[in-house]
Amino acid sequence: MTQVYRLLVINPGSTSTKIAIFDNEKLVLEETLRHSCEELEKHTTIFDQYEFRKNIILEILNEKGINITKLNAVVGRGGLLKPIQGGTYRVNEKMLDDLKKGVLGEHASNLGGVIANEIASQLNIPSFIVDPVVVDEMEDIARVSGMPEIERKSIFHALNQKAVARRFAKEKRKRYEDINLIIAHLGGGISVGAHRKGKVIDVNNALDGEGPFSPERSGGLPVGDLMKLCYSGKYTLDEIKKKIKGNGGLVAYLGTNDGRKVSSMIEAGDQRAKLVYEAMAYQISKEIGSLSTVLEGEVDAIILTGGIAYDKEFVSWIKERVEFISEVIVYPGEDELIALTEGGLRVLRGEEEAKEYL
Ligand SMILES: Nc1ncnc2c1ncn2[C@@H]1O[C@H](COP(=O)(O)OP(=O)(O)OP(=O)(O)O)[C@@H](O)[C@H]1O
Ligand SMILES: CCCC(=O)O
Repeated sequence: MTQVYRLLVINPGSTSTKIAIFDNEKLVLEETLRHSCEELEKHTTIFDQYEFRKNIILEILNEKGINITKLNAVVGRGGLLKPIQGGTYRVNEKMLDDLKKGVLGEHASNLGGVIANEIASQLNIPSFIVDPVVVDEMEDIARVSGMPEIERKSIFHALNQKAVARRFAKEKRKRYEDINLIIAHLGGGISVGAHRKGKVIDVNNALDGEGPFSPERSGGLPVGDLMKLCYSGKYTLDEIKKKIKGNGGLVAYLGTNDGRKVSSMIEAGDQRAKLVYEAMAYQISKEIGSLSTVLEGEVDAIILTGGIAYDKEFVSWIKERVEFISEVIVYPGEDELIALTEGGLRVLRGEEEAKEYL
């Protein structure tokens, strides 16, 4: 008889915590726990939210009649750790320490490993993280920025990009390790990665002013003008940071981070909204085009994923510009909960060894 593993998976986002219970690949329960600004503002740092988020996860599981003593493992979305290879990592002391300290900064996903560990350790079961945002498989040539003091970094939607890459490979009956893909995750942040034979050899740092602008982020900017703005005396460091991440992109131009609202504005005849939204598609297409040179033109498919990939018109703007490079596949939304589950299952089933964070 096939062994059934029951997993709790936890994906903390900036305004919500998504959780699910899986019996092997079968979804048993999925909940999105939304957190109001008032609830979150009570905590000084993102890390301080950990007790609050853990408690509401346990409360909802209890309410839904889930007996957590039957769990075999807990898997959390990993955070801003030191750069690491893709895969499933056992949560260890070093990782917890780095997540708590925020070695590479604060991000809601820093809470994934910490909460997973807290719940799992009480039950004497293992806890893991899978493909955190710091997965770094970049080639050395991609790290060179043009200024020796600054090295390009790999920070992106690794979990979803890797998940849709594996999904595509499976559908085509190929191995992820045998194909080349360009994947654009179109969410609140936007990352576009070149996947060569199972490794993301180049990708824009989606958290820190690289690549296309996005619903909430400015993306790459003309450096000279940015410098002048920084030294203009008009803004504090925190204000500039917020203009780049949080209040950049669609928020800055159109006052909303919601692609659906922008579509409605366009339908109502708003020409500025049309220009800005099309410009976002244009910048994404340029990024895809530039990565096609990284893969020397050998691109098995271009995949568009994330929330904005639900928008058919937006997708058609990108398709028109990049279809000459390769077939364009659209997987709207994200496969993150199942991706966390599959990462945990590969280890529990002995198909992959859990990596150690050092
Ligand atoms: N049907 C739709 N049409 C247009 N935009 C949409 C649609 N559905 C979702 N979106 C947009 O997708 C974006 C959010 O995408 P997603 O849910 O992938 O991001 P997130 O999880 O909040 O952030 P990230 O993916 O960067 O971690 C928002 O701008 C949202 O308005
Ligand atoms: C950089 C990946 C995650 C995010 O957009 O916050």
